[in-house]
Amino acid sequence: MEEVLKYNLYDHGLAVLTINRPNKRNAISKEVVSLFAQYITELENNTDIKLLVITGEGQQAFCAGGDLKDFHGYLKADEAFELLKPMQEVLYRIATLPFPTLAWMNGSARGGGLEIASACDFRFATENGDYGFVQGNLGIATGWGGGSLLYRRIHPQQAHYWLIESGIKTVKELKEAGFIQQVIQENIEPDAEELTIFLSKSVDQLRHWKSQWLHHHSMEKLKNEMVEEVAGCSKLWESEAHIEAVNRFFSKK
Ligand SMILES: CC[C@@H](C(=O)O)C(=O)SCCNC(=O)CCNC(=O)[C@H](O)C(C)(C)COP(=O)(O)OP(=O)(O)OC[C@H]1O[C@@H](n2cnc3c(N)ncnc32)[C@H](O)[C@@H]1OP(=O)(O)O
Repeated sequence: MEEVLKYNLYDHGLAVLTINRPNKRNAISKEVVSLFAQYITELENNTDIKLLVITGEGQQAFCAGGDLKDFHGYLKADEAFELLKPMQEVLYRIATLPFPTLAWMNGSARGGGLEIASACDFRFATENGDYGFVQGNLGIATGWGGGSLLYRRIHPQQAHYWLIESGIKTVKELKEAGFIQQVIQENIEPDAEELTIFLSKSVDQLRHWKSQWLHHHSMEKLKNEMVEEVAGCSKLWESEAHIEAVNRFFSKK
């Protein structure tokens, strides 16, 4: 049986992580979180990597966020914190990898799916998808530290608005906000040919630019902000509004 997170290393220093739960719109289960942590350790120790791409299997979704079945339950704030923290750590480690990272958004994304995208340095997205930080409609807020990352990816004023608005965006809106760098066509794979902008540069060049980028974003401060964000979301987790919203999602069919 194929793993729920596939890890592939290609020539030219390209590494690809593919979330492989297309029937659940690539929602992040606890098993996916644990594999992310394991593969990131391998990536951190590989000095030949030039670029990490994170994508989703299939064409329907990049990632539907946290698996609302696997992650849910009538949890108290401290239990919710323990549940959310491991993925926050994964996102911080992705954001601080010593080489560039790219979210190849092969379809729609919601909630934590956009937090994963925000952890990457760059985002490419397909025209056919739609995208939303919808946590606000679920009685919670970003639970993996993705809000703090979003503030570093687009204009902070816009980030603040997007998080409260909790709306669904088109690829055009993402591009206008500067959240994505390129619109990609459906069915195109993130291979070496598509990624020559990055892979034509040397390992040393790419790692130099990444180090400059990390310096600019003061990552120690980011870490504390992300942990506070998880704690804030954990408090909201036990609210009636959240429990009702999750039940609504699963009873809508
Ligand atoms: C927990 C962390 C928190 C955070 O920190 O941010 C979050 O991420 S909260 C989760 C936020 N995500 C959502 O609210 C998205 C919920 N999903 C959707 O809105 C839609 O599924 C979609 C992504 C817009 C795709 O719509 P569509 O193509 O019509 O698919 P279906 O809705 O029919 O779903 C197919 C299948 O997948 C299951 N599914 C989808 N999303 C999730 C999810 N987040 N968790 C668990 N399961 C999910 C859905 O239940 C269907 O399953 P089956 O009924 O078994 O076919």
